[in-house]
Amino acid sequence: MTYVGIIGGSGLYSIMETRKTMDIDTPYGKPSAPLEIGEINGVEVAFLPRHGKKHTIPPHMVNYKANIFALQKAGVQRIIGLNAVGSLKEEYKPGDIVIPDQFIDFTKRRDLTYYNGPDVYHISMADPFCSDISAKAYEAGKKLSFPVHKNGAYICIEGPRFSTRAESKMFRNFADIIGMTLVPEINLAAELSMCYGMLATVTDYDAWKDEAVEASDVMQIMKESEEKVSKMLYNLVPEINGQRNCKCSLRLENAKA
Ligand SMILES: CSC[C@H]1O[C@H](OP(=O)(O)O)[C@H](O)[C@@H]1O
Ligand SMILES: Nc1ncnc2[nH]cnc12
Repeated sequence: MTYVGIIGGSGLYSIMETRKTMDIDTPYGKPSAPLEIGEINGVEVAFLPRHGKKHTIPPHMVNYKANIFALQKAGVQRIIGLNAVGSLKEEYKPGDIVIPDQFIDFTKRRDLTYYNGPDVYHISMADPFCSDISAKAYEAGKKLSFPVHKNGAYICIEGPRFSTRAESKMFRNFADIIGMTLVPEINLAAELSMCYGMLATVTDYDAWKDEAVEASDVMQIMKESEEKVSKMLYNLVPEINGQRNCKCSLRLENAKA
């Protein structure tokens, strides 16, 4: 059985009616929660809330290795990550959806690879996101007339604290949006030749603009955006079901040293 996998972030702990749950164990431990299996617009989906069902797992403590491994073990080949992000650019406004195409890793102490030897792999991450999921996610948003941005660089910080104003101003030179969870989620998916695409909801202007971001504001905006994300998923999920035509399944070819 293959499912489309959806990883829910802050404020998104369930997205559909659950038909059954799958309690999966992995060589890396347990995922953040049992997988919830259900249907979105006629397609089988496996859902996993990365912070746990009750948001008890902070970004630096998420067992990303177990989460991605569990999804693959369940038969998932394509992952849609749902994320709350701060904006580093005036034109990416709170409530907007961004489909990022690049990332910068500013994390410091995460367990970020399945390959610790003796098999040594260096995967190419020049184009980290699945081009197919991203293109279709953008189309899904456009069709609904949502404020959706086609591209953007996501800078991933270690957290759990938010950035200082100086950090935020520096990050503005390199990235468009900021969060704490994309890395190593995306790296690990790539190492297992899985597709990864993201629907990022802008919740705030981080610290560079004027107000300082607060977690409660992020949660509030995510609550208000839930319907938008659900409608996008309803249109997107059937579009990415079936045979993969992207390059993600080839990630490990030529990657072995
Ligand atoms: C609750 S504010 C900070 C929190 O929100 C984002 O979560 P996610 O990426 O899982 O949607 C950010 O990365 C932090 O974990
Ligand atoms: N400003 C911000 N910084 C880091 N993670 C976030 N998630 C939502 N807003 C954020």
